Amino acid sequence: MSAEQAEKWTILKLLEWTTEYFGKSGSDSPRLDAELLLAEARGCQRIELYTAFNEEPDEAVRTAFRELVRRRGEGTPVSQLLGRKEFYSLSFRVSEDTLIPRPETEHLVIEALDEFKRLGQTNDKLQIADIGTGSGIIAICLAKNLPNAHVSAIDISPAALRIAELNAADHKVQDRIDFIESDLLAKLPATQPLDMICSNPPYVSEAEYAELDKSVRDFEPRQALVGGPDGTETIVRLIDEALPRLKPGGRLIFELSPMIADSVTEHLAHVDAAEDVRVIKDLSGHKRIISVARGK
Ligand SMILES: C[S@@+](CC[C@H](N)C(=O)[O-])C[C@H]1O[C@@H](n2cnc3c(N)ncnc32)[C@H](O)[C@@H]1O
Repeated sequence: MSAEQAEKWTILKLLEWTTEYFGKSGSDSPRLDAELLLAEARGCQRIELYTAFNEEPDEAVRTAFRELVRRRGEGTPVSQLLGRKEFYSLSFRVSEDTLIPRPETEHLVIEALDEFKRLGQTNDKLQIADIGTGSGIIAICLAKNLPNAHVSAIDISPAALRIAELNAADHKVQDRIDFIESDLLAKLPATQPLDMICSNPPYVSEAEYAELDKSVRDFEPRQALVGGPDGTETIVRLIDEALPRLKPGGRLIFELSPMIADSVTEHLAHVDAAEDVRVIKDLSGHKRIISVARGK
């Protein structure tokens, strides 16, 4: 290779250098991160980088990329740098005010949709609530997949609700979702009983939070993660508030940490209104979702 070629910061060279740098700074997916950020700086799809390996990006692209690489090197999650995250095959806006959607939460959406399939087609309007909606992923996926559903999307964070509203508009379901700022169900109007309540509540204990990776602790809202001293407090409150708001036979479906799944199941055994508790495992075989019916 000539000295002139060695000097050239082609796309391939930028990717190789950045991959090595991210690898050393602790990223789990250094090459993917490098490609996503370079595509963002270049304003193209990731796949388009592959046909442009020998191209030298102009100074504006290199400057934008350098800034993204610097922030990623400091630990900022790629999704926050891109302002977007894929969930259930849809693209959602995220910000520092929202949890970054996790793949495990897709199990919750699947379980909720399966439950309606088991109940059979109905033309009746379905009333659903999503408690702790964050970026709105659960509410929006349910509204998109259930055309006769109306969803109340609740969060205690007004900043998260603003992102959820933008996401609902992006996915054209804003007419069937109400956004409500509330501590759990406190401000949800008690007009009619609900068919289903879904929630991915905060469920990390104080001790676990202290041990979380810096990339989570420093960049995602504490309020979205910590569910009280032992992680179960918000869930216990959710169970108390949610079951009475359901139609008889209606279901509360929520995500939780496998670490507290047994204690929450044990708690449910003593809740009079709770019936037919189902525990759903994630792809790693961990207890991840609980579905519980309101007794008839
Ligand atoms: C684990 S995040 C889930 C966000 C989103 N549903 C998801 O699955 O990506 C929990 C959400 O609950 C909200 N939250 C925390 N405590 C709450 C409370 N007491 N009442 C309502 N929302 C709450 C947080 O602001 C956060 O958006």
